[in-house]
Amino acid sequence: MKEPIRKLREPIDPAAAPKPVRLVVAALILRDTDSGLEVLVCQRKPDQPMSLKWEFPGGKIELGETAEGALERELNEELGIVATIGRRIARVRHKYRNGGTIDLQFFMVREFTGSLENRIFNDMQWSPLERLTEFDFLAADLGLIRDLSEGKLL
Ligand SMILES: Nc1nc2c([nH]c(=O)n2[C@@H]2O[C@H](COP(=O)(O)OP(=O)(O)OP(=O)(O)O)[C@@H](O)[C@H]2O)c(=O)[nH]1
Repeated sequence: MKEPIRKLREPIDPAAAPKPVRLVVAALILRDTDSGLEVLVCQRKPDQPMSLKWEFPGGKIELGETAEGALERELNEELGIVATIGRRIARVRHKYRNGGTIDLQFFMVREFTGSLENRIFNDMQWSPLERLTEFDFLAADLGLIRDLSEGKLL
């Protein structure tokens, strides 16, 4: 039997509606040095939300994209490189205080063509893994930062 269509008693408040989970991909771009592995870390601009926090380059997966395809596109837009996306290192779900939830996947990148160019960040640095905890990272990244700095995962 069909459900009758009922009139809503309360008007819908868009601010109260649950926000969809945002699917995000980010890259651990690695390089070997004499003193060990280093990873590229990027700082958000002062005028962005969560300003001046550090993060890994990447962004949201768009409709119809695979995770790897989205990350390849983002790295090209943000850094001007064509990257070979390697294995997935970690996946986390994090609820930010503003109510938004992100599903974040981190992939390893060991190879790319083109030279790294800072197109959108406030700052960019190569960091030894054990010094990652010195950067003020986004909250969703903190578990990964701890593991990487303790030599786990890589
Ligand atoms: N690229 C990247 N995004 C991250 C990381 N950790 C983390 O919480 N995020 C969040 O994932 C989202 C990435 O989206 P985005 O890069 O396309 O967009 P955006 O910062 O301009 O944010 P917005 O479009 O929601 O305003 C942001 O909300 C960002 O705060 C990370 O390590 N790398």
